[in-house]
Amino acid sequence: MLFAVKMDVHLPPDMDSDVKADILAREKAYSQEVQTSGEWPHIWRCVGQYSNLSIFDVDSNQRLHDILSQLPLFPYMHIDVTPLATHPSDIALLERNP
Ligand SMILES: O=C(O)C[C@H]1C=CC(=O)O1
Repeated sequence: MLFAVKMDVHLPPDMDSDVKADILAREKAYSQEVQTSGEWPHIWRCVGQYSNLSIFDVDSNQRLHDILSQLPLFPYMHIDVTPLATHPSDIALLERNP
């Protein structure tokens, strides 16, 4: 199951710099672990925003929720999830099913 996920990060401006550095390091390590597993095949920075647009390829809604809720930045994010379906005009679909 494919999902587009937009994550907007809102860290408190007065967050302690060591706490912030620790959360960001853990976030990077965890996100790269999930990316390596194949369940998070794309992550893009949204230009001009502290946000990313990601694609997840997971087995269930519950699995996506588990991944997202374990992100160290989860308490500081607004997350928008869009389930994806194939588009009938997608030429890649034609190539896969001529
Ligand atoms: O910087 C971000 O977009 C937030 C977050 C998502 C993955 C990651 O490594 O950081």
